[in-house]
Amino acid sequence: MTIDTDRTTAPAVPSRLLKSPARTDEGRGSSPEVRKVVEEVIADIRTRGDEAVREYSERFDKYSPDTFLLSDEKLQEIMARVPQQVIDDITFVQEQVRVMAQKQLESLSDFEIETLPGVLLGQKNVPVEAAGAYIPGGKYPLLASAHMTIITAKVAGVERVAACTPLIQGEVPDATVAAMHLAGADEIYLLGGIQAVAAMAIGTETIRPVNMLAGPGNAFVAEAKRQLFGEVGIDLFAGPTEVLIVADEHADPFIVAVDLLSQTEHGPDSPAVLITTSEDLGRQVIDHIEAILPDMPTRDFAEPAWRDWGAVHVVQSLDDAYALADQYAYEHVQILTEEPRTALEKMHNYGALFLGEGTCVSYGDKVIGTNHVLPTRGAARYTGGLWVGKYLRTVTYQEVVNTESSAFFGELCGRAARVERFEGHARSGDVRAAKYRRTGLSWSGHTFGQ
Ligand SMILES: NC(=O)c1ccc[n+]([C@@H]2O[C@H](COP(=O)([O-])OP(=O)(O)OC[C@H]3O[C@@H](n4cnc5c(N)ncnc54)[C@H](O)[C@@H]3O)[C@@H](O)[C@H]2O)c1
Ligand SMILES: [Zn+2]
Repeated sequence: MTIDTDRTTAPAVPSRLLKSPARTDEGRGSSPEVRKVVEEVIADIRTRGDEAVREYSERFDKYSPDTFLLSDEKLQEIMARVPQQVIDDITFVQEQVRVMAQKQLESLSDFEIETLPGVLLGQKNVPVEAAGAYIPGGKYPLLASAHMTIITAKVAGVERVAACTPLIQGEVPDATVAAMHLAGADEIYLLGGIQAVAAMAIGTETIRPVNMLAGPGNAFVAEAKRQLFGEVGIDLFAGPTEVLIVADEHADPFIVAVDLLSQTEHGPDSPAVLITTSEDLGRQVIDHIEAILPDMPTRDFAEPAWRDWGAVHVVQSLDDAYALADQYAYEHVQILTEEPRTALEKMHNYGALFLGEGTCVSYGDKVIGTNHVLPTRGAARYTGGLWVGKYLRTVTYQEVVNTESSAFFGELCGRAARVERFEGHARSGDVRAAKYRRTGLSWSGHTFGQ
């Protein structure tokens, strides 16, 4: 991971690295190898439909049933297998996500204004009709992604939500399916990776296409969405998880270490970065990480992630820490300082902020109610995370009910269009000015306005 300053006007921030990442070859966006595989799979699914989907599911996930769609009967069997406590917890968390999404919906308003007499300009937010939700599942049953993608779509008013998740090591992920069902998915497919994303976007003989895709995933899933963008809408580039912690000397180094490692377990490509004003804290955090890693049950992912991509920077001031964090533009940014809310003013590039020791990225990931589908690989420079607005199309309309106002715009439009040499456009203005002012304009054998 390089600290890429070429896309920002911010000056380079001086820092000393107490721990450098072992690898520095990963730039922004997807790697060429991932891009190539995704291109080939999408092209094949485009021509061969279900047959290709089944072949890729067999190749990548060892699963090729007659149909990937879960029947009502299968769904009920799965629901019956999920322990009541899990169902209760899912229900509680989904309510938190729903409350947040509903508040977001309320923050958007349709409006109509009258700019001149009888000139009405309006805006409406219209939900997309069909959305595809991708719920990751290659390594872990990420059921929380079902809450984030499906509930948010339903609150936005999306009528049809098709949702895909892969098997995990050949097993049906019962709790994930329960979360998808309880969130209100209309169709649930046991299908993952590029083949799931492509099937939902392009459509096959058995899967109707959707209008937009949402949800996080590994590098293949994120790249598949990126390549299909244009043909369908996508929420954002939400690839492998990243965490960055800004800490001062007041932070508890053990908690900093635990929180950094919490995100490295997502996968070997999940970077964790600490930026601190305290060299002493930085050293203690590194020592704690070395002590925790050997017993970590998810060490196989966490250890390479930390060795390859982990970094610890020491900076002179918190202002420098915030500036450097802004250059990283990471998905999750945790602030463990004496006055964490300062970051709300100082920082601009992040997917979500986690302020103070009382909360952590894991709360956001799993339980608290903010959406966990967040921008990665620098996408935080241009977008926030998934929210109700991503499922809505903000459209406009206009009406002019006053003929004098229409005549006024007709003349203005005639002049404006002719400056651009658009004679046809100008005439649409001319005919209204002529008709409403009865000026008797004529061309091509027609006389207007008398
Ligand atoms: N940015 C966010 O908001 C966010 C949130 C949660 C999770 N995540 C990320 O989601 C990801 C989940 O990844 P995952 O792998 O566990 O599940 P996943 O469901 O995203 O991917 C699993 C699928 O990848 C496909 N696949 C695996 N190896 C392949 C290969 N070599 N070629 C082609 N296809 C291949 C398989 O079909 C498999 O079904 C993690 O990277 C995690 O960090 C991101
Ligand atoms: Zn996480």
